[in-house]
Amino acid sequence: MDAYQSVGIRRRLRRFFRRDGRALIFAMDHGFEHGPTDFEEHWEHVNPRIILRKVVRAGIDGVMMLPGIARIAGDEVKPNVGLMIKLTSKTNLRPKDEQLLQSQLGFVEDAVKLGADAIAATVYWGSPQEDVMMRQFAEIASYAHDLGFPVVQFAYPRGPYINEKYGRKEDYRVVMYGARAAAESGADMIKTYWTGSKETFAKVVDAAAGVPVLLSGGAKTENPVDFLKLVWDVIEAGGSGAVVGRNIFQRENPEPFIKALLRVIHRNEDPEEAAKAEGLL
Ligand SMILES: O=C(COP(=O)(O)O)[C@@H](O)[C@H](O)[C@H](O)COP(=O)(O)O
Repeated sequence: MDAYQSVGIRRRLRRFFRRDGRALIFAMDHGFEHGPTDFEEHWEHVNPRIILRKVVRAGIDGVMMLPGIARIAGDEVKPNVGLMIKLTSKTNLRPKDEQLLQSQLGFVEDAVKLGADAIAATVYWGSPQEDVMMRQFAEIASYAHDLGFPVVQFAYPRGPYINEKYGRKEDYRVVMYGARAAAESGADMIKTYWTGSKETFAKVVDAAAGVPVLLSGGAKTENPVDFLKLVWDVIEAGGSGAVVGRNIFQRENPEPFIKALLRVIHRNEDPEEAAKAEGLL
């Protein structure tokens, strides 16, 4: 028989992943991590209730946020949508050198009280502060797993040695290293960078050894089809979906865009066809 916790972890993961094992998750930690200027393109979306209402109505599978936003607007997240609470962050106001650390701003108990289905934390693999984030992750994961909660790692290679040796943090060799480190440190879901091609992203998926790997969205593409094509490539590479922020809330009308993304992720629809079906072309 399974331990109670294993049952809880599996059950909660199903709040994000459909039967196809894929998910589209809305990311909304930008007000803290990038600053409210991220919302200036469509300022009404700075109001978490307004944007959450839209993404939930469009059929999103899950949402990710910091504890305070869950407190302010978590009731917009209907019971059929997975709620992921992230317990680490940093502001962009810190001195540059100290931006290679994510600090803990909440505890597993807070996420549980807020009704989370999964708990997330970032590790900047390769940072001079990697040790601090590894410990943070280990403590969060150990406690969350004990209580039957899945743990998501934002596995982001980042640091001076990476730049020196590989030139860019999106080099597939470091992204797959981060994904592997996330899997080996006990993550149940991994969010990471796009490596630039299907072939290299497939290696990241392989390196994660069965732990689902989701794309971390990135900056908004002017042409929505370009982002749909990127997500198509992630799925073709064996990725399990995407965690998307700016490409959703920086669009004037996020709902048809989310619906098109869902078509690509869950119905394997060609990106242009999906865009046409939702009136984006
Ligand atoms: O991980 C984050 C920040 O990463 P960053 O330091 O900007 O590379 C989050 O703020 C977002 O959740 C993540 O970037 C996903 O949102 P988008 O990139 O799709 O906006």
